[in-house]
Amino acid sequence: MKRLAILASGSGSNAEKIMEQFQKSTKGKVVLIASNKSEAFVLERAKKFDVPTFTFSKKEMEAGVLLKKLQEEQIDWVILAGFLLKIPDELIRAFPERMVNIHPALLPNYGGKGMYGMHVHEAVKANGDQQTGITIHLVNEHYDEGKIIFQAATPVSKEDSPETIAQKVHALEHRYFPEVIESLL
Ligand SMILES: Nc1nc2c(c(=O)[nH]1)N[C@@H](CN(C=O)c1ccc(C(=O)N[C@@H](CCC(=O)O)C(=O)O)cc1)CN2
Ligand SMILES: NCC(=O)N[C@@H]1O[C@H](COP(=O)([O-])[O-])[C@@H](O)[C@H]1O
Repeated sequence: MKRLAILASGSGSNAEKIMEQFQKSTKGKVVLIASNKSEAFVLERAKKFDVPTFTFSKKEMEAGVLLKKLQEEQIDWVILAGFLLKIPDELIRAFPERMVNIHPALLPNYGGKGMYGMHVHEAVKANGDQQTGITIHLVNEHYDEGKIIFQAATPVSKEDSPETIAQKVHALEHRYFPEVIESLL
């Protein structure tokens, strides 16, 4: 049974769907939810599933505190689900090909520093794109440049707002991210 840790900085709707998926899985178990924000709602969601939580600061992450915790918990896979800090190289090296991220756009479009959350959907709307989607990828030393594992698209109409685009993207994330993770284990 593989041991999964989820890193998230905010609401955690993806983390919740992943915890639901692995409640009934024989391949993996979510054993830790970790956040750089002590007020993140994802920590409340973890309590519903009796998953232990861990909070840390950017400085602590960069000093190796998060890596030490992941090693202590014998984590096999690290899942980034709305995590908004750059993962340090040392942490990436500790989980070669075992760290996965979800990005709310069709990379390589709309990736890189500053491209997260509503910023992405606002850019898609501003550019008048006729589609958007999700990308699930391995994590490397650069934002959003790791090997792409999965992508799914959804149409965008002129009537869509950044908010309705976000809803469409979230629906894709919730539909596919849990299953793609399980397929990797
Ligand atoms: N080494 C890596 N770390 C992270 C990656 C990655 O691919 N390699 N993915 C991100 C997730 N992400 C997009 O999918 C992403 C998250 C945040 C940012 C960003 O610009 N962050 C801001 C800080 C925001 C904040 O502190 O609230 C910044 O760096 O200035 C870009 C992309 C997770 N980590
Ligand atoms: N570039 C990273 C990024 O923008 N990630 C995005 O943050 C949201 C988190 O939602 P959630 O907290 O409800 O799962 C998700 O849409 C995810 O793709």
